[in-house]
Amino acid sequence: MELLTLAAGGTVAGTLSMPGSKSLSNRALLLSAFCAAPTALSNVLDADDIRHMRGAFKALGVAVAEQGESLVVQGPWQPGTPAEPIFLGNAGTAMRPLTAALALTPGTFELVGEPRMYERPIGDLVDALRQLGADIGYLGEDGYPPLKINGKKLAGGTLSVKGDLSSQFLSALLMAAPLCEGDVTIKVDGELVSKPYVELTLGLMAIFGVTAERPDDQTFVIKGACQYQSPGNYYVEGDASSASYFAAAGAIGGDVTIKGLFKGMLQGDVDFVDALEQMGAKVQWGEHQVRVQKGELKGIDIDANAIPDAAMTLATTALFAEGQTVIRNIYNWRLKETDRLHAMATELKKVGAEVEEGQDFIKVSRGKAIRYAEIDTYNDHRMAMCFALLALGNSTMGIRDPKCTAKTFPDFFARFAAIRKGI
Ligand SMILES: O=C(O)C1=C[C@@H](OP(=O)(O)O)[C@@H](O)[C@H](O)C1
Ligand SMILES: C=C(OP(=O)(O)O)C(=O)O
Repeated sequence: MELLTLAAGGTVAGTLSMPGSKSLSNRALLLSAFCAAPTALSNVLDADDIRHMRGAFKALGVAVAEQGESLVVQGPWQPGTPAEPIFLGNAGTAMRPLTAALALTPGTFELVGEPRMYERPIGDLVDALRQLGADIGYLGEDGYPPLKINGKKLAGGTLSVKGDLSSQFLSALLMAAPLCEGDVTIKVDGELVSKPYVELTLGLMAIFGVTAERPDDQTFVIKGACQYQSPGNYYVEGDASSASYFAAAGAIGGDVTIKGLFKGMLQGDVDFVDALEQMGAKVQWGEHQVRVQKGELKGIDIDANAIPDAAMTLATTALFAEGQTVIRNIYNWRLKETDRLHAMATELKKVGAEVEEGQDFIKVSRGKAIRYAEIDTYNDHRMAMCFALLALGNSTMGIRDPKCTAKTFPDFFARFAAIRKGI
């Protein structure tokens, strides 16, 4: 297995913008495909998760043309039945929305993926779609992909969905609901996690002309008459979760400005910067950028349910802080690219940190000093990226399988190297 050795120390300085948001790229591709008129998407992320959505489009016969820096998606949504199963890797933002969309589209579809995808639950989404009359079968273990979908036009109606494992189920239902002939009323059964991703979904749907009514906190109504309308052009915001590594690098070791990261953007992970500020980083917001500078960092106690991806970055930033950092309400870290709570705890211990792994929390203190380790990354892009930060301390750091960042950030290590000075 490839091992990347990162030199120790130095400072960080630079101004950079992020590649397009993964969450918005995959949603914008899908919503564009639902529109009758073409949509030119710019700053679309070029990474594995998006390649899987584009691969699905190819298999389904949805036309995407590269025009200069833009991708032009041509609806209307009339996919053909693909000859082969559709391979979606480990992309939750492809698997969950396509399950809902294809269940409401005439045709026969098989959705398959990497082995880890078959351990990531989808039963709550399938149960919700079945309430509308969808015909979805499990090809492996009940509740998990791979799936066989006998898609058909459905009338709509009222359904309930559980959102305590992943918000992607509700997002998938919201985006696909306009494919039904009549009104769709979605009731969230119990707790909803990762809430800002649902706001992101609704925000993007509104840009594509569909507004959900929200009679109460747990209910969403999509009128059957609502049709997606192409905005013509749409620019994908820079990825706020990817920005977390660079913002943290600024907080730990210098001075970093991230263009395109601003309060009020669609992505909730922008709030990660507030957590860094709470830890002691110096933060200055500009109109469309943020500057993060080194401060005397101290541990914080944070409920990170709203920022599950960027919160991983806090766990490694904690090793540069005085005192303990507690990250709470993150049970669903266990259901993502790997069991992230266990992986994080295991690897932090290898570098000498004091760690307590709870069922839904992690407590981290730096211990005596950060020491060299070969970090296992568990085919999880975020494990590789947040452990890269540890090289900003006094010890070199080994990152195994660094190319796993291809899921969302193929050139992460080159971009990270470019802001490091004096090493
Ligand atoms: O809807 C989305 O784009 C996402 C929602 C989150 O997942 P959960 O809702 O499963 O926490 C997040 O971790 C994932 O990277 C992207
Ligand atoms: C959880 C993640 O991915 P997915 O979209 O596959 O859920 C992630 O990118 O951290």
